[in-house]
Amino acid sequence: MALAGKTGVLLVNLGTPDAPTRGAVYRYLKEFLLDGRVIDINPIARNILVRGIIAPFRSGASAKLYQELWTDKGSPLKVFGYFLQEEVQKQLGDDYIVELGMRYQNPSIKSALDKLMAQQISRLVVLPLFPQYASATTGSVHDEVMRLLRQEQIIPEISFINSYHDHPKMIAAFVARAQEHNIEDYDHLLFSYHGLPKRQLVKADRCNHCMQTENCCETLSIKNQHCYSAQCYDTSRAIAEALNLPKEKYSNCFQSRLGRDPWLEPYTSDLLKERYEKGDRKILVFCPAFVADCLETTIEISEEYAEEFEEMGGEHLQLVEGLNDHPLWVEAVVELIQEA
Ligand SMILES: C=CC1=C(C)c2cc3[nH]c(cc4nc(cc5[nH]c(cc1n2)c(C)c5CCC(=O)O)C(CCC(=O)O)=C4C)c(C)c3C=C
Ligand SMILES: [Fe+2]
Ligand SMILES: [Fe+2]
Repeated sequence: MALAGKTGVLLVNLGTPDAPTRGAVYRYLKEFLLDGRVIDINPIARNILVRGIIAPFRSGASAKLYQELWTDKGSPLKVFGYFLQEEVQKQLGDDYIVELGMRYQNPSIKSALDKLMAQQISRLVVLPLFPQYASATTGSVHDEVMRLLRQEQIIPEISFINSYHDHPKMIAAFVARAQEHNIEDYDHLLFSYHGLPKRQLVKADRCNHCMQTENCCETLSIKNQHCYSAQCYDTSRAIAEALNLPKEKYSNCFQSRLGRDPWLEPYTSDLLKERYEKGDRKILVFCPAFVADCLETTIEISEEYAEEFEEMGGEHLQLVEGLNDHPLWVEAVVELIQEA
């Protein structure tokens, strides 16, 4: 008789500080930015930069922003992570055990894996909560899971979900969020993705394809199938098609640059200026690299860029709510796990 054990599901998001305090933000930034897949320079320089400059100098200002972001239940990234875990568990039923881990800080991937391994799972499905693949995010999650499992005697069958930038149910969830707004009221729509250093795109490219010509990372093909930028453009294309948006009604851009190296362009702030100069006064912004609202959407887009746009003379910049607790998003995650 074939024995069928349970399937463990590990949902992993980036992570957030344990508290909106300077000390907790310092610990978060230090762990996050010391990851060699995030700041991919030589380890000595990375240590000096992170421990000596970025973490100490950024943590005070960042803690203030986290205080604004914090809810009664904690950091939204974690609150929506637990919500997702609970809902997906309900829908998958008893054959599955669903846990949440954060790549940095808590609940740690180790604590989640320990719980799954203690229940003698037969299979493990790892789902990083990043629709588009990047070495700094998805790659780092897989790296950490493999590092931890290497220490186990029994390694279960593993499925690593790598990207799902065009998953139909997820696209439907983004579309449903957009439809909470009257799109006709807006002059232009922006798809603002988290940026990446251009260097990381080139480094991940095995086909000598990325950053070769001006627009090569805007179209997805079999050659650049893992290119973060091409996957972002493809997510926008899928959402725009579903919303029947003409090409001139929307643009793609990248936010949250860190440091002086060139990051993916156009930068969100530059594009906002450009759109203002073209006469747009009402702008709707999607952030489809984030499945849950967080510092980068609620504060950076909805407050900082909205203020910048209004100071230029713009009328209104509206953020489209993240997938957060949308039922179609829960369905998308359930489907992704079942497909794995
Ligand atoms: C969505 C995918 C993300 C990619 C790709 C990514 C790359 C990346 N990020 C940094 C530096 C920072 N990111 C910060 C916050 C942050 N980043 C993501 C997601 C991606 N990052 C999320 C979801 C968040 C918000 C977390 C939250 O608690 O709400 C921050 C901290 C913010 C601050 O202190 O101001 C930094 C720093 C790099 C260097 C990078 C790629 C190389
Ligand atoms: Fe980030
Ligand atoms: Fe590319």
